[in-house]
Amino acid sequence: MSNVTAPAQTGVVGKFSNYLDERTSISGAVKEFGRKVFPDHWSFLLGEVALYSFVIILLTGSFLTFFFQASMTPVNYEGSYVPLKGIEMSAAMASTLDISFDIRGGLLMRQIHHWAALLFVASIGLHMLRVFFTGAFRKPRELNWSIGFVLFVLAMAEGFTGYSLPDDLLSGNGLRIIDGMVLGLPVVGTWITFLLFGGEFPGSDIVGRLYSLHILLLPAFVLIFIVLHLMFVIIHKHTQYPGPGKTEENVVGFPILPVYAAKAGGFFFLVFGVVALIGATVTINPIWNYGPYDPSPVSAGTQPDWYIGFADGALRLVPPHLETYWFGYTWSWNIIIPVLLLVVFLAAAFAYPFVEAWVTGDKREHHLLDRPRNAPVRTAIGAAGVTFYAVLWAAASSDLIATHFKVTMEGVINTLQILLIVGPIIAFVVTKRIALALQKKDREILLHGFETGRIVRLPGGEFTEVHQQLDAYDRWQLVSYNDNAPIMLRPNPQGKITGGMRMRASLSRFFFEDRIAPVTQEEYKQALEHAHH
Ligand code: HEM
Ligand code: HEM
Repeated sequence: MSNVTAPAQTGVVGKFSNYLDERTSISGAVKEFGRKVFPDHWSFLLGEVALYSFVIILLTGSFLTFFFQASMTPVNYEGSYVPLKGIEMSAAMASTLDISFDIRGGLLMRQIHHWAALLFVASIGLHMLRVFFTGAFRKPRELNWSIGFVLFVLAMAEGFTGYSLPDDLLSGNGLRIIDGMVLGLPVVGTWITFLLFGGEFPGSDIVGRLYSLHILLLPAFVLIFIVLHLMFVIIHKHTQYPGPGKTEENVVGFPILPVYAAKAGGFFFLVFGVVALIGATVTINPIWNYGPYDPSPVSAGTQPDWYIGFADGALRLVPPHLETYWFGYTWSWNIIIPVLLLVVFLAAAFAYPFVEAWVTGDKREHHLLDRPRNAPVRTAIGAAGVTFYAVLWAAASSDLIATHFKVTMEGVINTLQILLIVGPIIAFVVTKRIALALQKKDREILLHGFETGRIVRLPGGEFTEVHQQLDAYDRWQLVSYNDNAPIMLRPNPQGKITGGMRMRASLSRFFFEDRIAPVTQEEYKQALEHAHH
């Protein structure tokens, strides 16, 4: 520790910072943190959008808690929305109507809260895709992928519990589906829903319980995990796209203080402004049009919020009446299969970084991102996953697709069932081919330059097109990537080849058999010599 005091600062800000520093020694940490460099790329804004929408959600959500009543006690609505006057509904719904019509600024807060929630999950989803397609999850960031993944699941849980709070028709329909799904779980299902709903659906407890989850437990976990997530971003340093001067060992960008902090601060207000504008002008969840929950209509044309669509779609695509009666219990495969499908899909996304690390056997640290084309199989797997998700998502609107386009419901469902299996396969094959073709193109450009369209006649009479070589700046991006080749199956020190080793070798072949080898120094030199002749 040093006893030398910093030169006394004048001015209010200076004096205040001296006061703070003398009592906390915080200046060292601020200096250290402020010098951190953050690279610049639009796709790195997605994580920031997620962060800022969470702040907006916290602010508006706190406002809503002042007025919302998490109670299912029946009341007769007496607020100022005339068409519902005198109608029986829960205190939760009545208070949400009050927030919308009788509390100053209430509707705006509700709408901003809801729009920010949609943006929150959307930005997380896109952020996750950015991290996936660029290979940012590779060592040392696998753990941060796992933390992020927990955030993704927590965000969906937050959204679902929030959506259920107003206790209107849409809330009830959503909860009814959850009730049905839990009931369909063998052996334990009935007991779990009784526990959850405090008796038979809908009971009188669920809104209160969801409320504790929504405003206390889940946000606390989200907050803890976001802090952990960002700590890891700082510890690992941010990745960067390949480009001039960028290597696995450095980070090229702006220091956090003052440049990045100013940019990020400005960006927060931009995000807040856009969400506030949408919240102020575009209606969302007008519960007064739906009324209180009523189980009688066959289809209310209701839709969950977008991020729950894939789960709803999975339920719709499974053939109905798939049931067996075993050991005195009904096994509802039409529920168990979609639930398993979703669990496996999410588990696969969670585990992907670890599987890829095992297949490649790559123990190096990676701070340079992959261009998606340079990892064709990963990119293709991502495209297959996105297609699978998209088909499930479309299935959540199967009834609306049928009524909108005047086609039969069975036709829509059957088409989507086929697409769910065939779509990802086609997406995989096509994406992999495109990625390999792009790699070939890069190779060609690197070795032979661009075609200029300028034809010259050589002294011998021969016509030839002049090619323009890349400058060093552009070349950097094309050559700076790591390549993987299939691993060879070699006996272990005991002289054995185990089943695990075989599986790893065949997965490695699946990943890297079709590959365009990067241009070697030798090839490049030859190409240059050739060009000079
Ligand atoms: C509440 C949700 C989340 C927030 C607020 C958040 C925020 C951030 C921020 C601000 C960054 C740095 C800037 C950037 O690269 O965009 C970042 C990086 C990262 N995030 Fe997230 N994130 C969230 C969810 C996720 C999810 C769902 C995943 C993956 C499953 C994930 C994985 C990562 C990884 C691996 C990095 C490091 C990327 C790199 O250095 O290139 N995050 N996150
Ligand atoms: C990531 C976190 C969150 C998400 C995704 C989320 C999402 C939602 C959604 C979609 C609704 C239904 C809104 C509507 O009526 O149209 C809702 C309601 C509500 N949320 Fe949140 N929320 C989150 C965090 C919070 C937090 C932290 C609080 C409190 C501090 C909060 C307080 C409330 C309250 C009181 C309601 C009921 C009032 C109403 O429905 O208008 N929320 N939330």
